[in-house]
Amino acid sequence: MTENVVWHRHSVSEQQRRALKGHEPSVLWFTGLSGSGKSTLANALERRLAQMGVHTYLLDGDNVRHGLNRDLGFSDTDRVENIRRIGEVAKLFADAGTLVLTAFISPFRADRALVEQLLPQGQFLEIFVDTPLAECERRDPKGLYQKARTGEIRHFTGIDSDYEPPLAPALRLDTKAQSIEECVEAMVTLLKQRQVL
Ligand SMILES: Nc1ncnc2c1ncn2[C@@H]1O[C@H](COP(=O)(O)OS(=O)(=O)O)[C@@H](OP(=O)(O)O)[C@H]1O
Ligand SMILES: Nc1ncnc2c1ncn2[C@@H]1O[C@H](COP(=O)(O)OP(=O)(O)O)[C@@H](O)[C@H]1O
Repeated sequence: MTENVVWHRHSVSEQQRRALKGHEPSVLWFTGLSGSGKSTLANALERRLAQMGVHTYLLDGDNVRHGLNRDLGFSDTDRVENIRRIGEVAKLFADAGTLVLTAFISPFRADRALVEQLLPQGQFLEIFVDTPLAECERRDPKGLYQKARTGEIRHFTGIDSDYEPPLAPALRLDTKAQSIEECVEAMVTLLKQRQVL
């Protein structure tokens, strides 16, 4: 389908955009169960980075599943396509020089690996929000686990749809043991270690 689509050389290079920003582009890929804390932590980190003058953009269900991916549901096939498109969008934002944060369950290892391969080496930082199912269900911030248990929602991650935890994330956060502030500190430290900041 793309054989007659020719790449156009851009007049401003990726390096020039990067220099204007004053920090490295990167994709912080949050993954974890519903209610694990992905949105809370991505938002808290984005607030901190804004104070530091870092150019960020947060991709989450609100701006993606209501827009670009409004045609997709929660079958395995739709989740694969959801993550593929988000990976492509994250790549464009990173190419623009932005530090991208993504907050999606992204339940399948293979899909997360595909996003990593899409990006330049070292730009993909997988953040595993490792909150046990029982704790997510106790929090149940949107009442969805209750609906999943009664069968009102089907194919719910952790109940009747799989979640494959990362094997070697850049960072693992234990939200039962670490406060939101401690998690933010750990992420800022990671970004400094990886020379993103
Ligand atoms: N069946 C089912 N399974 C899981 N989640 C469901 C489902 N139906 C609706 N929701 C709500 O949609 C949010 C998950 O969307 P994602 O795009 O992150 O999912 S995925 O990455 O494609 O698996 C998820 O948001 P978070 O709770 O913020 O994770 C839910 O609020
Ligand atoms: N250390 C923590 N980190 C993140 N969230 C926490 C933490 N402790 C408690 N929570 C609570 O857990 C819930 C996580 O919900 P949310 O961020 O929407 O998760 P997700 O985006 O993964 O579905 C919020 O109500 C948040 O206040």
